[in-house]
Amino acid sequence: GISLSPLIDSQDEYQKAVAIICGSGLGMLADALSNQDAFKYSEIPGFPHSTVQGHAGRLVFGELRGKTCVCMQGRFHMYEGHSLCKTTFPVRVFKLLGVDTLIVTNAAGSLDDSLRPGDIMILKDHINFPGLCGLNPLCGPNLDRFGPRFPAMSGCYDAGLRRIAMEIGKQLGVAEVMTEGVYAMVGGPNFESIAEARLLHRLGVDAVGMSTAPEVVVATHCGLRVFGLSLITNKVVKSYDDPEAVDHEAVLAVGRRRAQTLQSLVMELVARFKCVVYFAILVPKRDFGSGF
Ligand SMILES: O=P(O)(O)O[C@H]1O[C@H](CO)[C@@H](O)[C@H]1O
Ligand SMILES: Nc1nc2[nH]cnc2c(=O)[nH]1
Repeated sequence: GISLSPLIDSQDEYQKAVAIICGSGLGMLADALSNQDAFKYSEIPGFPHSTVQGHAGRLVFGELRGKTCVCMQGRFHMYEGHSLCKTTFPVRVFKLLGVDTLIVTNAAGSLDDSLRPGDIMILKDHINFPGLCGLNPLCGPNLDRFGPRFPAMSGCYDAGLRRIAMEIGKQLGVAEVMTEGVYAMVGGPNFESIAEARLLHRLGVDAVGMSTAPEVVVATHCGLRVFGLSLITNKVVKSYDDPEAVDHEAVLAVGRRRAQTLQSLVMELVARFKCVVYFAILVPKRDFGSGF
């Protein structure tokens, strides 16, 4: 398994690692890790539990193309009843473990007609609707050890990684199903009404889901480099004449169909990172934020 070393205050002695958060039905990304050590969330102090189908609820440590990697097989959503501090708690754990790059993935519905189920959208930017209304994981006293009170969010999706991902898409022969776009987070758990879908479309949203933005906000706050991708699992119904209605099982089915492509894309991306040998065992000495 993975070698573990005790956490010390300065992490400079450690090379850096990569963390992956798997979206709905995308837990198979963790299968790509070799030398796995896996922990159920229920075994980890302070971790919430996964309640959503398609989110196994395991933290998997391992290696990906020789790089040290930790993978959340299942994420936490606001609609599960967790505070945003809880949903993003793992991101700060990753920071303390010595992670420097976070890969976030999600299942999302498309507003843009050119994005079809099975397509992969690289996140260029996001609209954090709950955040715009004050539901932000950074609310409360700022923890200066992680980052500044007023972090910038321009450039939160690393331009270099986006470019490399598109190059890899070409190499893998999947460039025609890959594009860049804007993801919007809504609270859920219901899917959009038609009027809501039309509103999102008018606002310039390409794909919509119920996650990711808070994780990216917390990651950016603490200086992690972020790469995000949405697997488009359905079209969001925008017409009153359209008889289609999305359901979660259909969302998961598209994940199974695209498993191989997503694994290859993430593996090739990680293969290009400069990182990593050891993880530190986490010894929390201070609190991680308000709201637990
Ligand atoms: O964002 P992820 O976790 O991929 O899941 C997406 O899929 C679920 C709906 O099918 C919602 O939880 C939505 O956010
Ligand atoms: N809000 C939202 N989340 C999703 N997750 C997967 N598909 C969808 C969708 O159509 N809408």
